[in-house]
Amino acid sequence: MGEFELIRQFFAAAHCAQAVEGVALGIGDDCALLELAAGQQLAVSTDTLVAGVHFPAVCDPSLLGQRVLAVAVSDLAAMGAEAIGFTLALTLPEVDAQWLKDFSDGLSRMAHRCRMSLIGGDTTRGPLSFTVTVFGRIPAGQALRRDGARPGDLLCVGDHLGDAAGALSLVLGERQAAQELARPLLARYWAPMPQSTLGQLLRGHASAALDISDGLLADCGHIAKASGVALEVNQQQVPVSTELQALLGRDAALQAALTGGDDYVLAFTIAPEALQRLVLPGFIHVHVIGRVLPGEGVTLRDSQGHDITPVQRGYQHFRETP
Ligand SMILES: Nc1ncnc2c1ncn2[C@@H]1O[C@H](COP(=O)(O)OP(=O)(O)O)[C@@H](O)[C@H]1O
Ligand SMILES: Cc1ncc(C[n+]2csc(CCOP(=O)(O)OP(=O)(O)O)c2C)c(N)n1
Ligand SMILES: [Mg+2]
Repeated sequence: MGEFELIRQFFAAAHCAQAVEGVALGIGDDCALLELAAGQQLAVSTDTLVAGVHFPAVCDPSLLGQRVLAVAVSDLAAMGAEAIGFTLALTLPEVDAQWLKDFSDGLSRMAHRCRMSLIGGDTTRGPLSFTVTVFGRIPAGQALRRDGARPGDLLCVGDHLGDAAGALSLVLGERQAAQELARPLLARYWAPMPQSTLGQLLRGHASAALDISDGLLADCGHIAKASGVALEVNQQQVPVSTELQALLGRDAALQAALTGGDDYVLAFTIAPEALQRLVLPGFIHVHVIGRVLPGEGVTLRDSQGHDITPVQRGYQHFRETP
């Protein structure tokens, strides 16, 4: 099978390539064309996933299809954008029709859940990797940026943390667990659900937001830096699932939640009154884990208020070894 038959069969003709609202022209021409209404801004983000770095080289292709798209859509959620479409640049070592069919099915499943459409891409031969670029719409001026946190705001997260980092040892076969424990944790690694509804509800209320990919403490550092403030995280308020605690024990579960990454959960800052306006009517369910202070950097505190900030705060490509 050649390059163009591969594109047609597994991508252009796939369920995920059906046009959705906002796509004027999809796969097939030199560019796709997107439609934006007056008063909307286009949100764009790109993510590369490399075999052996972001996912194991040997894995279930349909799960991989889900994950590749979900982690990219999470960036749209973090800005409060509504998803429109995505491109997929695919590098494959060889053509395996069954593998591609399963990958495309997983991709289509996640595209359907995220209500977005595959609008183009590129296909090349080489070591297995994927680059997904996502496009979304936001009412002009309402994007949730990283630079608006103010002293007095609360720091919140949209779900419990650390499950995917805990699942990694199961994914890599370094640890075994009973089905009922493994299943929910593995789901958080293979199919993280972008918190798009939460992101859109936070527009006009949250002062800053991002999605946690590298680790809570590392990513909070981006808000602190962009906003010119300090963030304080209270360890005992950081939510961890019962499954993660059963797998790793409380201490290692907390470490996974604080620095493990791969969460694709929103972290945001918000004034206390603005949070009450969303929480009291039941519009959102979130966890308050800390607060914004004057100063700089991220500090982790134990229940006595001691500074227990770890040196290693999250994942970094090209980290310099001491
Ligand atoms: N090679 C690059 N060229 C230009 N911009 C880049 C490059 N790599 C990353 N960026 C930008 O740097 C910022 C931080 O990147 P990153 O940490 O990957 O964001 P995220 O965690 O949201 O995916 C983003 O605005 C991203 O678009
Ligand atoms: C097989 C495997 N090993 C390790 C990890 C852990 N891991 C790899 S990259 C990464 C951080 C997120 O990736 P990055 O490319 O920094 O995403 P971005 O912040 O740009 O969205 C993590 C936690 C993984 N997901 N899979
Ligand atoms: Mg990146």
